[in-house]
Amino acid sequence: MSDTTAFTALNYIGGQWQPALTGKLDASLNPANKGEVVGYLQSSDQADVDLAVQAAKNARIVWRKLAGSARGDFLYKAANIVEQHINEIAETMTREMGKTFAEAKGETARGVAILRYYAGEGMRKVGDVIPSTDSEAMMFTTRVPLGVVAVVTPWNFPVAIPIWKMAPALVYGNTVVLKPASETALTAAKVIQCFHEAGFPSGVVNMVTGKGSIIGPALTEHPEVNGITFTGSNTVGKGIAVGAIARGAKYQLEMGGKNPVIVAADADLDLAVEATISGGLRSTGQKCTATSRVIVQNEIYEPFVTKLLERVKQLQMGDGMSPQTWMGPCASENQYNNVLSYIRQGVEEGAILLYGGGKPKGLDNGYYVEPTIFAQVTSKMTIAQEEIFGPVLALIKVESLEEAIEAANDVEFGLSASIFTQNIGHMLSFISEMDAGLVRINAESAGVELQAPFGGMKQSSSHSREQGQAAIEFYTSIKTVFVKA
Ligand SMILES: NC(=O)C1=CN([C@@H]2O[C@H](COP(=O)(O)OP(=O)(O)OC[C@H]3O[C@@H](n4cnc5c(N)ncnc54)[C@H](O)[C@@H]3O)[C@@H](O)[C@H]2O)C=CC1
Ligand SMILES: O=C(O)CCC(=O)C(=O)O
Repeated sequence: MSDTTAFTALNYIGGQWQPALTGKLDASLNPANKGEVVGYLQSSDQADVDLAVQAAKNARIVWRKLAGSARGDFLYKAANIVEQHINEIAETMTREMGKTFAEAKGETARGVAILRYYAGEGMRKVGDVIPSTDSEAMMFTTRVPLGVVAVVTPWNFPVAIPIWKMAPALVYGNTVVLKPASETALTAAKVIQCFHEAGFPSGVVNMVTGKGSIIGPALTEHPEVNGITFTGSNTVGKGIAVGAIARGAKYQLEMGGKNPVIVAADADLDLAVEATISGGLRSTGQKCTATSRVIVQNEIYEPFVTKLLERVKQLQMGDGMSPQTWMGPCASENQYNNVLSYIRQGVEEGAILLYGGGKPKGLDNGYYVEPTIFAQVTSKMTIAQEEIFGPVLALIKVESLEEAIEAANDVEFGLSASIFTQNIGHMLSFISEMDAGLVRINAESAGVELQAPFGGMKQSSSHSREQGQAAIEFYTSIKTVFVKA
């Protein structure tokens, strides 16, 4: 790896970088600078996917026979190499999907930490001894890998998500085929190059790029793929689940969120404002854990909104590569059009546009949307129900904490939620009554720690958990062993 000037990423199959059999390429574009091609990716089809799955299948026996610690050593090596290339990977990410360079660098560092965490997992226990009713026998559990795992990832965390799926898959003995989002395929290729340099045996790690509608199903419905891990939209996720059930493959889905922050009457308002801004608008609101509904108790509604408006006016928008920029553009033209269409719908349905809602002046060259705040939002409105995935906050005024929790739960999603309060009783009610996989007290709704389980309730996930030691549940099967001499 050398620099981030336009380059062509190849597919990575069986330890070799190779062009797609189709001979076709797609362009990866810079959302901060319309028309700038960051580079090209392979526009693959079924035949390329077949090659990658076959390579992963061929590699799986040798890989699973290695000691967990030996597999972990490859992850340690990959971690060190990613760390050496942190600036280059982060810059590619910023140029492909727009998040600020500081955030991109933070995310890449998180990828390094995840690799190291799972490298250590190779040395940890994988089973239990269970007393048998036969006094002469020994009974215990062990775990075995699934085999070939398809890793289908989105563009919003182009380093952290592929790594938090691939690292546990690999350390527990699976081989992988990564299909990254096309928007960020070049960033993914930079990460895979680090795995290549770490010397993984050929076929253990593979990557194929191309249109989700073509190679997505080719991969997830492939008969030789034993497990599928996916992060992205609910529509695609549910389609994957249907296909996986039909052929008996294991699957894991992380999908949308419509995450609330409750600002209780006794909240520290400065803290709550900072967390709303950071949780809702960092990464241009393009996180599944982003705050999108701000549920505020009547008593402090006016002072909270005044402080929020003061703070939002200070946010500097621009190209994520500029050190002054706090918020970059939407990741793509599609995403930009989606966000603007939700803003129009908010206005049409009667919400009051308090701030933003349009394109910022002087930034016509990228897919920028102003940070946007709606007031007088009710739970029935589309902007209070659907995942916008943009810099849009919906303010909902409530009379009591009970009403706040009821409003917070009044959506089909249940990924993350936070509350700002000093009252221990309120905290405990929130912890027990909030239907979300991640509940955070006096902290923003986004922010996932790699060593803890992560996943959602309701429509936000397949009810499975990723990250931390919870990952072992998806990437392995339990085998119960009964031994009698
Ligand atoms: N939960 C999350 O973190 C994310 C949520 N989203 C939500 O989804 C919306 C649309 O974003 P997209 O990038 O279009 O998400 P998407 O769900 O279409 O894409 C996610 C991944 O799935 C792949 N894919 C697409 N169609 C597929 C298929 N039929 N079979 C298998 N894989 C397929 C894509 O190529 C990409 O790698 C966003 O506005 C946001 O609301 C998007 C990205 C991440
Ligand atoms: O908040 C985070 O750090 C993780 C968010 C995430 O998993 C996502 O947006 O897909």
